[in-house]
Amino acid sequence: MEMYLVRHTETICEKGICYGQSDVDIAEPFENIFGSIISKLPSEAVIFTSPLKRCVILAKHIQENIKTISFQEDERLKEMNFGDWELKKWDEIPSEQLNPWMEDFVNIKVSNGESFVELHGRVGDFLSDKIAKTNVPVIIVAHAGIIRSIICHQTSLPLKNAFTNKVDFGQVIKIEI
Ligand SMILES: Cc1cc2ncn([C@H]3O[C@H](COP(=O)(O)O)[C@@H](O)[C@H]3O)c2cc1C
Repeated sequence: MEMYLVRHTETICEKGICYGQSDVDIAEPFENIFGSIISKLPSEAVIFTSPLKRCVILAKHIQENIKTISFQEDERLKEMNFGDWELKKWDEIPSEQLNPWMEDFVNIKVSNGESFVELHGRVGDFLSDKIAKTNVPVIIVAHAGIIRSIICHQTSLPLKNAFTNKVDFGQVIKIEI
C-alpha cells in the first residue's frame, strides 16, 4: 500500500520560534506550492490530517482536487506539545532546560508538554488503528515531527536518529508499506 506523507507549507511564524501545537497560520501565497503538491499525489486516496489549520487548509485543498474516499482529522497527528516553550524563541529558552532536552529529546518531557517517545506512542496508535487495515493509497497531512515518527515506525529507524531525515515545508514523501 502507498502512503504519502505531506508536510504543511511555510507558516507566518518568524524563524526560530518553537510553535509545536500552537495553531499558527500559513504564509501566503500558497496556490503554486499547493498545485505542485497535488501533482505528486495519487488521483484517489483516503486522507488523514492533523487538526491544526496549517495542515487542514492543505488537506481540504487536496480533498477538493483528487477523488477522496474519506477525509478525517485526527488529534494524534498534532505536532509535539512543547508545553511551556510554545511560541517562545528557541534562543530564549533557559539553557538549563534546553540543554538536557537536546541531549535526550527522545525521552525528556518538555515542562507541561510531552517527549518524542510519547508523540511516537500516539502516532503508533493512529497507525494501527487507522492505517494497518487499509489497502488503498493513504495521504497523511501533518508536521515534521509526526512525519519523522511515522518513518521511524515504518523503517525501524531508532528515534534518536529521526532527525537524519530532512522534511521540508510542502514536501511529499512516498513510502510503500
Ligand atoms: C523532537 C522535536 C524537535 C523539534 N525541534 C524543532 N521542532 C519543530 O516542531 C514544530 C512544528 O513543526 P511543523 O512546522 O512541521 O508544524 C516547530 O515548533 C519546530 O520548532 C521539533 C519537533 C520535534 C518533534
